[in-house]
Amino acid sequence: METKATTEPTRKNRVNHELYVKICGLSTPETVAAAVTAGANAVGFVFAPGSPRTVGPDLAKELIANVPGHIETVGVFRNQPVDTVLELARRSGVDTVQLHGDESVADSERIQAQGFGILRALSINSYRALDDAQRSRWETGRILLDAVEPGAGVTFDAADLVDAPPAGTWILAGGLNPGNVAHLVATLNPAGVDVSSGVESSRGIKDSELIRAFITAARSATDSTS
Ligand SMILES: O=C(O)c1ccccc1NCC(=O)[C@H](O)[C@H](O)COP(=O)(O)O
Repeated sequence: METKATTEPTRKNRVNHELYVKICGLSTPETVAAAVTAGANAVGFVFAPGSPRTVGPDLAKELIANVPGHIETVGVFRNQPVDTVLELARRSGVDTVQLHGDESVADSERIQAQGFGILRALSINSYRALDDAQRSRWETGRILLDAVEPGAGVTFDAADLVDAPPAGTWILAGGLNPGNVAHLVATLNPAGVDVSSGVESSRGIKDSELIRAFITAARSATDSTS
């Protein structure tokens, strides 16, 4: 499948459900406001260390204070101890923890038991390597299918997902941008989309215009009235 296509979906292949749109890696009040006013369903804050998007819990808490309650706030983690995840999640006040590393089902259950939602991010390669039991365990919750390197703005070949999509609620990520998201939503029919690099003017710097353009383009692939 050509994942970089820019073709607009026709009415016939529009998706007949409301698409969940998450804007990830936010770090300024202006870009959080842009995501909220443009109609994002979720906003994400990177707590994984070593990224140009990494924020501390105090900044995230300030940003979250201006996010309406109906919008999901998500903290992004990768291979951090569960105690650290819980501390950062509590201090920032996020609703949901997005796990990008080798965290186990038990880790995930421990976080959930403390009242946080879970978004299990899996690289497409990890997802394909799961055995049936592992796959059905993760598919009981929401999964986010991503490229091999998260937050790098790289697409992946998703051709096999057209005929064999994940069984549960799944969110597409990895190299999405305002030019390709409508086509990919219309082709793959995910429950949602997640973007970071594709709404940045340079690495780690979010752009409000691109955020608005992305949300408009993503929604153009959906038609909840048909
Ligand atoms: O954004 C990062 O730098 C990052 C670092 C460590 C773990 C996850 C990270 N980002 C996750 C995301 O931003 C998105 O969920 C997803 O990977 C899509 O990113 P992109 O391909 O840049 O749109």
